[in-house]
Amino acid sequence: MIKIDHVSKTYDAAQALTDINLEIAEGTCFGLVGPNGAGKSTLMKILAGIILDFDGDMFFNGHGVSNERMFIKKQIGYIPQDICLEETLTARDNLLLFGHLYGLSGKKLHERIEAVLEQIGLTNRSKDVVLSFSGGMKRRLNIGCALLHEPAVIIMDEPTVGIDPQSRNSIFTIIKQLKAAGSTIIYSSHYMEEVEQLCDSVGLIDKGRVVEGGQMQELLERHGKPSLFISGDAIGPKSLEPLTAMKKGDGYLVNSEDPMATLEQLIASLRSQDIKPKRLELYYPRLEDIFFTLTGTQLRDV
Ligand SMILES: Nc1ncnc2c1ncn2[C@@H]1O[C@H](COP(=O)(O)OP(=O)(O)OP(=O)(O)O)[C@@H](O)[C@H]1O
Repeated sequence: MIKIDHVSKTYDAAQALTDINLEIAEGTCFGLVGPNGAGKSTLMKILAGIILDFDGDMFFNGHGVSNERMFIKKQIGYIPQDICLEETLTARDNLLLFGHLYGLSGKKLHERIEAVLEQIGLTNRSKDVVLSFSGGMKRRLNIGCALLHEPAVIIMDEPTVGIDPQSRNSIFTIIKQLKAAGSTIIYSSHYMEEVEQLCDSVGLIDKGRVVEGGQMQELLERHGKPSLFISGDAIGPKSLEPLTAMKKGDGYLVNSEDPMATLEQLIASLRSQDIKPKRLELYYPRLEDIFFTLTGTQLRDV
């Protein structure tokens, strides 16, 4: 179990984190979600033992980061947001370099390099220099470098930013395999669908504070009151009056305390206007909607 205990962090004048308290169960995937500048990277760097000056503490199975940093570091694989590779070297030589940094050598290191190359799908490109790699391949190699020492906890800071869908899927596969093998994964992202798909529990973070958190399913159910979604050519605030609605994608979400009653009212109103909607359905809020409701902040394009 990882326990983040009253953690705060200030950079010069800027308060990046304020009194963060979270618990992450062993062998689960935890999603840290928030817009740019929310404090995700700062929290991950503290977890990874990179930022040392912070208030509060973090515990890995009872061992505190403040007092037992080196012991904990050995159990962590940290994958930074910015790709950290030596581009003029081959994939294999990058893995060699990182393996040495993690204190591996000899037969063990070579076995781990082969296993990791297989895991990240780069065995057949292992002798090519990183300069020739696509963004997705670099991301995969960046992940591989942090897996060589078989860490129990893997911290991934936005590992799917700026890559193609195929590479994104292959990173999802790597994460699922790591989880199946018993690793604890801490994963930050501002792509809500990814987090919903991959993570067992989640912490929503905004302006350095946790605004909501818990088991994914439980959280979705807790905020799960449905509303009505409607779309179509003639659908707009005017045709929906006296109901009020909020734009969502190519349609509108209609505010309602009682969606079934509103549905009847809406159908009658649309009939009288001779309007046929393209889509009309109950809409259950997703993580992204919950975040917006709690903070007023959109996670995309911020
Ligand atoms: N080295 C630093 N010096 C000063 N301020 C910093 C530093 N690193 C981060 N900050 C500030 O701390 C706050 C949190 O930043 P952080 O990078 O942790 O957020 P984030 O959620 O990871 O954002 P992003 O998704 O853009 O990486 C921001 O206001 C940021 O400007």
